[in-house]
Amino acid sequence: MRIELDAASVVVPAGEGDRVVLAPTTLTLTEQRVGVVGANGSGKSTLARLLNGLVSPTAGRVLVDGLDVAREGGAVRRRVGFCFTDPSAQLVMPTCVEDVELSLRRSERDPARRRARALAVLVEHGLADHADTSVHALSGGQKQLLALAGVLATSPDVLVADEPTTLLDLANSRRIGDLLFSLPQQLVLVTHDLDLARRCDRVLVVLDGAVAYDGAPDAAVDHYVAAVTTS
Ligand SMILES: Nc1ncnc2c1ncn2[C@@H]1O[C@H](COP(=O)(O)OP(=O)(O)OP(=O)(O)O)[C@@H](O)[C@H]1O
Repeated sequence: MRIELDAASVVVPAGEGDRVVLAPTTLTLTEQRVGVVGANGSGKSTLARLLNGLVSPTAGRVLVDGLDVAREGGAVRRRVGFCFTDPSAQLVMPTCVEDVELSLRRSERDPARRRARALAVLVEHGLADHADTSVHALSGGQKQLLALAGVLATSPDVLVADEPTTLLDLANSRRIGDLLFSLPQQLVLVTHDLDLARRCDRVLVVLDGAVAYDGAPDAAVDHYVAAVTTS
């Protein structure tokens, strides 16, 4: 999948003037795994959200497989799944199986077949015993797994994951990380975990609302560490 930002910028009203959250950014992402690292508040989530239309560019364009995200948001969102840092933002149904069924509502109209597919998704992700469990009763790691399972059930071509391991302990963080890197889908991964970033094919370093470095993972991480150390 080809993701293109063409002078895409995000500016928000702030007090008496405007605030540039993301300076005009031009890049093309075709690698299977793209990491995005950077300081808190630097604009990483904004960049990630541009990719499936959760945020619209103030100027410029974002294209996914040639589709303009601003004009063809629905078609883009069918190709680009988004996973939030906090899975609670995405788990909206009472039980786990119902939550996955919600993800499948468009692709499987028949309720019995939808239930069967949702149960299969839970089995695939090691959540079979939790089909009827309240989503609120899950651990943090299980919630993140369920949120990811729900997005993946829609078979997106691209998964954008915004700090999916940030709220997790070491074991769950490794589990989710391994799952992400085992996916056949193209992955855009916003992360503070520099080990995960190093596993990507290409890494963008976002600093102060702009892509400050774009290149091979080790060099990008070194650039980020040096920038933080000297600031
Ligand atoms: N709609 C908005 N209105 C006002 N400010 C915004 C808006 N969207 C983002 N910002 C601000 O822009 C900056 C960048 O936000 P963003 O969430 O993209 O950062 P981030 O790099 O993902 O940070 P973190 O690592 O803390 O999640 C932040 O200071 C944020 O408060």
